[in-house]
Amino acid sequence: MKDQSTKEVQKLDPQNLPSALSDIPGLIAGKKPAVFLDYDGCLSPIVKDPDAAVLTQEMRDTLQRLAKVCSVAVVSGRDRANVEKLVQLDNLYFAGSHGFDISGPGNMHTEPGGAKEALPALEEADKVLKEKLQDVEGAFVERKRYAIAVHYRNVAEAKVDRVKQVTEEVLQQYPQLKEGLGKKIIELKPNLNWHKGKAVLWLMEELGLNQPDVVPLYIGDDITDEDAFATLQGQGIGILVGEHDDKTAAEYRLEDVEDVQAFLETLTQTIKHQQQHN
Ligand SMILES: O=P(O)(O)OC[C@H]1O[C@H](O[C@H]2O[C@H](CO)[C@@H](O)[C@H](O)[C@H]2O)[C@H](O)[C@@H](O)[C@@H]1O
Repeated sequence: MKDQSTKEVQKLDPQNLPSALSDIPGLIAGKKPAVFLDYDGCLSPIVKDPDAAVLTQEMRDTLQRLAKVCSVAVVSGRDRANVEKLVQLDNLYFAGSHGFDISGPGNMHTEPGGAKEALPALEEADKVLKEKLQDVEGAFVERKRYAIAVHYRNVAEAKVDRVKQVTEEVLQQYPQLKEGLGKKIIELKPNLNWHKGKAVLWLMEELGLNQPDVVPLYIGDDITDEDAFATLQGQGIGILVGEHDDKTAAEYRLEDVEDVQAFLETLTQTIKHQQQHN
């Protein structure tokens, strides 16, 4: 699977996308899927406190069943160790910090994307942000290995601009870092050409999934998932969960986390059926 970063990406209004639930066998067209999943807003609903976004046992069981019939990876903006702990399944692959930190079965652990040099800047920026935002009620600075999320979901409307301004000022001080946007967060990420889409391509290559009979499928809900949708356009299947503030490069949609679970369950059955009839 090629990196087609120069290709023209088509973006649509999420409301105009067909449901991914309507014809799952038709969607995968006899191929074996490799499934890439975002965490927040996809496997677990968006909640006020990031620590409260726990995976239900039902969703864990669904993922476990799926991972028995195809490769499954969680590709998250969260810290890799944090999302591993939330999911608690050792037969899945995990890409944390938006793909800069990857682990998987058999003690696989690697940090593609070359972000190590950004660590001192992340270290400093984290301290400065925590110091400057300590008096803003509800603001939360979440350090991940290769990113910092400044959360303002629980900040009073009148104070949100201050959080954004402080974050922008800190970002200006560190050319090693760049801005990323998400649901009620501003992120500071290594200023490198690496993202969730590149992590998906990396995993496809590493896992030997670049085969004509394998179709990559990416499900996510946020702006950072757009990199993966854009990367897979024309080569795989992008599925947007709910919507965010912009148009999307995904080709299908699911309404919410419940729909994601229903989709994954039917997908597992479809793959099993295919395997029995091949
Ligand atoms: O790529 P993801 O796995 O979706 O991670 C994106 C960010 O998710 C978390 O923040 C989001 O979810 C929180 C819990 O529902 C919510 O409170 C917050 O407003 C959302 O932005 C996580 O805390 C971030 O580190 C991730 O980057």
